[in-house]
Amino acid sequence: MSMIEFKNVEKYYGNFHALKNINLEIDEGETVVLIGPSGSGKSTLIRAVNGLEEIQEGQLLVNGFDLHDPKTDINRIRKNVGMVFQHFNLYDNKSTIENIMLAPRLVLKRDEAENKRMAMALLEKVGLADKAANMPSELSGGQKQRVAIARSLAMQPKALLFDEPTSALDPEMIGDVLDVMRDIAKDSSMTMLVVTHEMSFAKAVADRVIFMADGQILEDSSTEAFFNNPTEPRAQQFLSQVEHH
Ligand SMILES: Nc1ncnc2c1ncn2[C@@H]1O[C@H](COP(=O)(O)OP(=O)(O)OP(=O)(O)O)[C@@H](O)[C@H]1O
Repeated sequence: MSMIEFKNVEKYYGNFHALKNINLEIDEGETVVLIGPSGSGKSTLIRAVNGLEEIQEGQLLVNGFDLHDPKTDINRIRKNVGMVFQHFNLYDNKSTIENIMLAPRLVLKRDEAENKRMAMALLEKVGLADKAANMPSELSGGQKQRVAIARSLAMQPKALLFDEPTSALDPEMIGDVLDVMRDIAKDSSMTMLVVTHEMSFAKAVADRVIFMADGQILEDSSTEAFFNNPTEPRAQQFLSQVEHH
């Protein structure tokens, strides 16, 4: 079953045409990496999936619900689709474990003892069991991002969206975050859509690679086909630039 489906989607910011005739289907359990030059529309596309950007035309089905239909309850979609941002977006005045427990408490009304048990298990999973009581300001960027990932997992989403999760991190912090993401991708029921410039992650973890430029999808291939034999000249050019970077 497809978890995310774009059908002839168009997005404008005023007169600027940011997404042009996007057609894309992502199945349940797939890990898809979205790459492309700066300004090509990657963030816009991924943010549309949980309703952070409105689309103007076409259909966008998430977990079977059409986001462009006014009857669709966006909060219901967001319960099932987590998002991890470049700048973590943690609540700075709440401890690590409180950051993780907040949404399940408020949105899912999860029992407090169970909520705490699950939050601790998630901290363990991301390697931060000893930081439960710390405030975000006491954590490194990489640790903050792992808390943000644990926080989205606490809602037990069907899909996770990652918008350049390692772009704001010091190079030595990136590996730990990518390891956690790789671990999540192993869960065959989790759907992941990841915007990243980390080509080694894409090669090792993605089932598919999507290449965007100028608001269009120019290539949508298996990871192996994309890296061995990109058909689109702009994708070839992009790869040679990032690989020599
Ligand atoms: N809120 C906005 N209002 C107007 N234009 C916008 C807005 N957000 C994005 N854009 C424009 O839409 C285009 C696509 O932006 P987007 O952030 O989706 O690109 P991107 O591929 O994610 O880029 P980057 O890799 O630099 O993050 C850019 O030209 C950008 O300037």
